[in-house]
Amino acid sequence: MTGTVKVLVTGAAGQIAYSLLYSIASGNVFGKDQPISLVLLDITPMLGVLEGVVMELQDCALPLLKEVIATDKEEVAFKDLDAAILVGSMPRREGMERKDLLKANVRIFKSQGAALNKYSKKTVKVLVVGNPANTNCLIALKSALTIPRENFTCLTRLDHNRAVSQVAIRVGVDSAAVKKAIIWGNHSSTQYPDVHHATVNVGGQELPVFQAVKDDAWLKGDFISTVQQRGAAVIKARKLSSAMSAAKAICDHMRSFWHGTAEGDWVSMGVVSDGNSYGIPADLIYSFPVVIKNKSWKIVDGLNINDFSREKMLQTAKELVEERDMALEFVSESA
Ligand SMILES: NC(=O)C1=CN([C@@H]2O[C@H](COP(=O)(O)OP(=O)(O)OC[C@H]3O[C@@H](n4cnc5c(N)ncnc54)[C@H](O)[C@@H]3O)[C@@H](O)[C@H]2O)C=CC1
Ligand SMILES: O=C([O-])CC(=O)C(=O)O
Repeated sequence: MTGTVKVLVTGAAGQIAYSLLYSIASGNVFGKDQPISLVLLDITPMLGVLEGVVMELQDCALPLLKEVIATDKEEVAFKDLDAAILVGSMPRREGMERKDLLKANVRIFKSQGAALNKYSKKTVKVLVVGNPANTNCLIALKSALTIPRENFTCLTRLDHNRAVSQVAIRVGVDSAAVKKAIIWGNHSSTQYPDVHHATVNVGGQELPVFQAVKDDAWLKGDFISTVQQRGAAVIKARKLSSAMSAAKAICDHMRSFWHGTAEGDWVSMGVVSDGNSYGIPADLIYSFPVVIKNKSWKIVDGLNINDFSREKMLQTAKELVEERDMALEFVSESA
């Protein structure tokens, strides 16, 4: 369909997708006048549920939604895509470590990377959400050698939003007042939420977060662990992983990727680490602060990194190197 953006959501019968699809189909992500063709992929046993999701999308009577394709076949799902939001995977349950998921999920992302390579547009923008998101994204990228590495990203915007919100609540301002938070590294408990460069607008005055919060011990302690552990805390409380907030963050991420970042701010995104200036090893999907223009991201360079931050940035990189090496072993075993 000319002029239509073709968007795939995998795991489309799952709980994140249920919170996500309306926003995409109603124009909240790709634009209020952008027609959408929505492709929904899930596994065969979920096709019945998917049928219900399709019915509901139809019943929303959304003028921008030109087409809905529901399928369990990769060759149908990945055809001619402009954007791929890869949510489908095995979710973490209470007590499970993210690494436990690696083996099962590597297989899925290897196959979907190959399908992107074979069937999608070379310009396709890919967002991996399914955990472990960074490493799943790297596996997909490595299975899609004809698509630029820069087109592959993973979701750390939820962590970014959590960090912004914790600071806003602490200072007593709304979340739009907080700018330039950073999530470094892995979307896991080793991630480093960093507000050394962040500012908060208090009564019209732009203050460094450390000055506005006036509690360094909290910013270097409980603030960091609260953001790092937030996913696990939600699972403990809900017995299900974050879905509403994950869907909101997916929309924020894709909207930034599509339309660019706001002047004077940046966003956190898991992107390929090749050529970064922060001493993070290459060939990882690592979360950095990025600015985006014309659908191209650029890592924000030249930030002053103190010893406290550097140690945490390297620690989460080390975990990603271990995850990558383990995942590549699983990939070669399954080859
Ligand atoms: N990066 C992030 O910030 C976040 C990531 N997540 C992750 O997102 C993923 C999805 O979470 P939920 O929607 O809550 O899980 P869910 O279990 O409700 O839904 C997952 C769906 O994926 C489907 N699926 C499984 N294998 C598939 C395949 N090969 N192809 C297509 N679909 C497939 C399942 O059948 C199910 O319908 C999980 O891995 C979760 O850990 C969740 C929250 C935040
Ligand atoms: O840990 C999980 O599976 C859910 C998740 O990623 C999050 O809420 O950040």
